[in-house]
Amino acid sequence: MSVDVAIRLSLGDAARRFDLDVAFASSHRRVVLYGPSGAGKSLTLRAIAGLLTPDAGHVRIDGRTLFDAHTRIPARARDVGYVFQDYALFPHLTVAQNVGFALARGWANPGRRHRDARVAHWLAAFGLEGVADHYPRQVSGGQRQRAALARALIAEPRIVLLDEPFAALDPALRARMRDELRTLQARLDLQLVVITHDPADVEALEGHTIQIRDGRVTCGEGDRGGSCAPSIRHE
Ligand SMILES: Nc1ncnc2c1ncn2[C@@H]1O[C@H](COP(=O)(O)OP(=O)(O)OP(=O)(O)O)[C@@H](O)[C@H]1O
Repeated sequence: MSVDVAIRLSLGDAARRFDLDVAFASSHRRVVLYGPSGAGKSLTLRAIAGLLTPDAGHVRIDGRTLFDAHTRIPARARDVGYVFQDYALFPHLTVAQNVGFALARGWANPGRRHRDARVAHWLAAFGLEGVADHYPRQVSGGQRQRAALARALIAEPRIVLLDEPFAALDPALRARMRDELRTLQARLDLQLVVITHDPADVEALEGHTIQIRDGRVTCGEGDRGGSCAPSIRHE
């Protein structure tokens, strides 16, 4: 498992411009993009997922080029899972329907009664059977997060991108969900790229930390000053 990213992107106009220029590569199972608000972490994640097209550079996962000067693999064909910061569950679909959404054919909502075996598997894996028929507003923050993770994992991606996965949770739940994520990863052959601005996440995740500031990779672990060369590390 490896992720290899080098992207450049300019956004905005002359009055308000943001330049992103990040490069890093890692085969660590947990890559942590760490930096303050507005650093460019979400833009980087969205470019990896194919939700945003960089001006130049490349995105490679496990050696497969998803983006470069000649390649534009659309988001749906990237084999990449994405968990949004606010989980982005569909409010009008139940937990089970949200989890099964990626399996639904066409634009029709997955039927309320129909339950694929894979949906049942992931509901059980995340302890969500009891709230399968509840709507997102009727379940707890931790359950919403698990539902969002299950929705990302059901398509069996090689890599899952998580944007501030713990930010919406209260401190006690945050600690538990960090443990859950690590336990889950121990069971699955999966690479995670996690965004956070919280040093406690960095410590708990014990991943390969890439620090991003003002649209640049500033340094990796053990290098707190100056700018760094693209950070490359293997587990
Ligand atoms: N479409 C856009 N046009 C202009 N600037 C943008 C656009 N989208 C994002 N930006 C700017 O790019 C910068 C980086 O945004 P990004 O969302 O990647 O930050 P972040 O590091 O993920 O921070 P946060 O944790 O607050 O989400 C911000 O200053 C943001 O205002």
